[in-house]
Amino acid sequence: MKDIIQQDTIVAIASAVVPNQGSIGIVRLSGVNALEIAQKIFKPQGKPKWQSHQVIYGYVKNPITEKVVDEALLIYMQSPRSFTREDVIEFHCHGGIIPVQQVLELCLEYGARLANGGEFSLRAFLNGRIDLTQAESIAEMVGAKSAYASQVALAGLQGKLAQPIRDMRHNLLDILAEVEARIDFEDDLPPLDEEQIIQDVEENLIKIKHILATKEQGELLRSGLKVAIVGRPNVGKSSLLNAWSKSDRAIVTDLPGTTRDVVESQLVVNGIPIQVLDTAGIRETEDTVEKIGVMRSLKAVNQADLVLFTISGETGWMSEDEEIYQQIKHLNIILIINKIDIAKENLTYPPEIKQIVKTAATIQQGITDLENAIINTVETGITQAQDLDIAINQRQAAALTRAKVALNQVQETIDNQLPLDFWTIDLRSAIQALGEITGEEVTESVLDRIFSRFCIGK
Ligand SMILES: Nc1nc2c(c(=O)[nH]1)N(C=O)[C@@H](CNc1ccc(C(=O)N[C@@H](CCC(=O)O)C(=O)O)cc1)CN2
Ligand SMILES: Nc1nc2c(ncn2[C@@H]2O[C@H](COP(=O)(O)OP(=O)(O)OP(=O)(O)O)[C@@H](O)[C@H]2O)c(=O)[nH]1
Ligand SMILES: [K+]
Ligand SMILES: [Mg+2]
Repeated sequence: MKDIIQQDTIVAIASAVVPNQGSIGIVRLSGVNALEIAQKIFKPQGKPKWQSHQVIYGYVKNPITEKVVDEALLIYMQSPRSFTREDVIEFHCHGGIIPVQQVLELCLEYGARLANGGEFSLRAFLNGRIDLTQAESIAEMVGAKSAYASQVALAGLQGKLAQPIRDMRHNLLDILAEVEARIDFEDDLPPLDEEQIIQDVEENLIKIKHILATKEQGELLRSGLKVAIVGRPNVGKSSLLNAWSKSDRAIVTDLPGTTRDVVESQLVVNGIPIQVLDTAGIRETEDTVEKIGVMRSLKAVNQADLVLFTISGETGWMSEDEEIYQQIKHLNIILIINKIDIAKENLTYPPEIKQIVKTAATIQQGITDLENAIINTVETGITQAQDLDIAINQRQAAALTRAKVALNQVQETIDNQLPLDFWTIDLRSAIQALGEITGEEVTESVLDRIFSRFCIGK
């Protein structure tokens, strides 16, 4: 697969496409005709030599109508010194939507094809510049919702996951070669060093388990947590959202039933992206709009990873709180006792609730306690993996698990003194599984699945 030379020259807008934002927009061409296309539609000022890695100033111009589309800077990166290892041209245009779209259209008119999502990265992979884990890290970096997630993606891009996987795979390939040699030419060779093999397999298993332990952290960093604030009207749910997000995102009044729709805010706590949902106070109501709001609250609750069940310290636990609690107690809950500044004495609540945080939202009190409580509920998976700066994704975890199972099988095969042919079968499946992670062994359909999730232009 790696030998196939890509025939098409692809083009895409590489920068974000948002009106009124971004002062520079980039259109990127990659492929054998990139330079030829660029020379047709770009008129440099003066007579530059179109040297690789030099910036050329000029105008993008329709060669037939002579209509100037944009004033731009052009960079030519000659193969193989480019991201894709193909000839690459970048047009650095004025930002906004229109200039980049017009440059893109000109490129299409003069022989380029619109790139599929992830196709630049796919080419970088096929041309051996990056491996699959690095390609996945690029997509992750683009989608990172926190500085920590971005840092982990950067580690992946630098090969911090690929390297140990490759090392293990090569070690297993060496062992496989030793075993196969004994099958083919048993008489001419010294006996197999079984002790060494047993030790190597054990060490690889330990490494694999260590890397597998980063999966939970990976999921947290990538998708983050969805947290819903729920409770009866007027306990201070919206005030809590505002205090926590340091904004006045949600409307707060002293009227019960103020919040009608789900109000969302994005936060980052300890590097974990958190989507906070403030919901309508739950109660029986005849008001049509409020009724729909209550239905939405219940839906949000059921989709949340964590529920902040909020009650008022002023009134203490009421029968209305009890009713809501009965509906949500099977979920992952932190009890928020708000209005602690005007709380009555002797607050009671169901003793089975273990996580309690006291807040006074209107005076920003208790927010740090709230964040600590949230981190506590998700910490288990993280602590184990903290010495690693990588975090594997689901695909990588599935392949690693297959490698682990295969190596366990190798151990059993050795223990039971089964013939060498059996050793090779399990060794091969471990090698195959590790090769799928880096892409040394991968099918086209797996590649399709990985790269199709990328955005256009990557
Ligand atoms: N303008 C621009 N900025 C960008 C990118 C880009 O493609 N264009 N990148 C795109 O992701 C990232 C930088 N990553 C890059 C990685 C490798 C190469 C590259 O040309 N590598 C060649 C050799 C480089 C040299 O010798 O100078 C190689 O590894 O063969 C370029 C960009 C982020 N910023
Ligand atoms: N003293 C005190 N008052 C608070 C506190 N939190 C909220 N309040 C007040 O309680 C009232 C209701 O606050 P909201 O934040 O609108 O309550 P809510 O739970 O979102 O109400 P609904 O959207 O109607 O369900 C407002 O008058 C707030 O100023 C607090 O910690 N202490
Ligand atoms: K209210
Ligand atoms: Mg509210």
